[in-house]
Amino acid sequence: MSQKIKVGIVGGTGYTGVELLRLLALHPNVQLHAITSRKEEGMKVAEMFPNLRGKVDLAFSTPENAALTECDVVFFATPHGVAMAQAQELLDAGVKVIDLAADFRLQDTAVFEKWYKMPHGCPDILKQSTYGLVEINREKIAQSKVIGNPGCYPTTVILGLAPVLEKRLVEIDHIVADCKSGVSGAGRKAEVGTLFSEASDNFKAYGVSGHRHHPEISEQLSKLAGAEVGLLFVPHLVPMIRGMLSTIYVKIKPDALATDFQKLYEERYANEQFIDVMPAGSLPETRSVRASNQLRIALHRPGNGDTLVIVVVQDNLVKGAAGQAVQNMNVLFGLAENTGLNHVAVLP
Ligand SMILES: NC(=O)C1=CN([C@@H]2O[C@H](COP(=O)(O)OP(=O)(O)OC[C@H]3O[C@@H](n4cnc5c(N)ncnc54)[C@H](OP(=O)(O)O)[C@@H]3O)[C@@H](O)[C@H]2O)C=CC1
Ligand SMILES: CC(=O)N[C@@H](CCC(=O)OP(=O)(O)O)C(=O)O
Repeated sequence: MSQKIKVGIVGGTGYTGVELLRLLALHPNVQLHAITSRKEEGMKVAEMFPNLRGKVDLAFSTPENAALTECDVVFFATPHGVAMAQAQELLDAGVKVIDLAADFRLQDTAVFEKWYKMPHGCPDILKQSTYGLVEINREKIAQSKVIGNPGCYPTTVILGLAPVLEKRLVEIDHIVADCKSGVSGAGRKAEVGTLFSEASDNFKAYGVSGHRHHPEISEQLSKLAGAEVGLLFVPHLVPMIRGMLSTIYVKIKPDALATDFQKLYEERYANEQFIDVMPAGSLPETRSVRASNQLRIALHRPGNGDTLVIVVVQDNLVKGAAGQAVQNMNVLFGLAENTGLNHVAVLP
């Protein structure tokens, strides 16, 4: 592609917005055209985020003044409900939309309205949108104009289970997903729960009786399994900034006990450059993916019994949000999927 893709970002001051800027500033096929913040209008991006000094020369505009309709694609790194209010105008102007929030993730508007406590503003656009998990929906994404970028927890659980669900090798009535996220998952807005003195040196479960990612994960797992799954999903907040680790427990069907699961996962993901199936028995660590678009999976079968334990790690802000969104953009515009996404994780 010789001409650069003109990119707009709505919500450039949040954690996923600044992560999009970090990735897109060095993307060889991208020209950053517009970036919004209502509170920081007029402020130079690089004054606010010194890591972008010398790399991004834009200033924040309000969404109304940001020339978003001149873009080829607009990313929404905003709270739920913002993209759905602006999508039609952008589509009318021929602009593609990638929403990092949940406006275009759940196919059933009644389920959306129950969990997000707002009416869905554009059910017709939702019908034409695609759930942006490239490793599952690559061909459909390439033909789409609106992408619902997956939630962070759902990315780990769906990719962790896809190979066994597609092949119908496990019982689906009681899948357990025990998931842990760093504090950046809660966003940059000021909240008591994410204060240093509240979140550091502490570890807690939350959303045990219901979390809005539950219906998203269930919907996608049920599609893969071809039947309704029973899912127990418990998220936890761990005292680190970035990173997510999900441990998933499934019971192997009696007639599938002889399956070589390691081989199955290696074959399913052989051509997926962002998914690393680690050697059997490995213990993935969040730092092995920090600041990269990589997701690592390791399989365990304690006592060689009938439980398959799947451990998945990702950086919640990269493969769990901004990196996945750039991967979707690359597919939408026919670019090599790893363009601008070849970062190696940061150790220690
Ligand atoms: N953090 C994470 O790990 C993940 C986050 N997500 C999702 O991505 C989205 C962004 O998350 P995150 O970056 O953490 O959020 P933040 O709360 O950190 O940032 C929100 C951004 O949106 C802007 N904004 C807020 N309200 C509006 C509005 N009504 N119209 C236009 N802009 C608005 C804010 O700027 P201003 O108010 O100045 O306009 C700010 O730049 C959320 O929907 C989140 O659920 C998805 C996966 C992972
Ligand atoms: C640690 C933490 O608080 N994580 C967030 C989830 C991450 C996220 O932003 O997901 P959505 O895009 O679906 O909102 C939470 O549990 O609400």
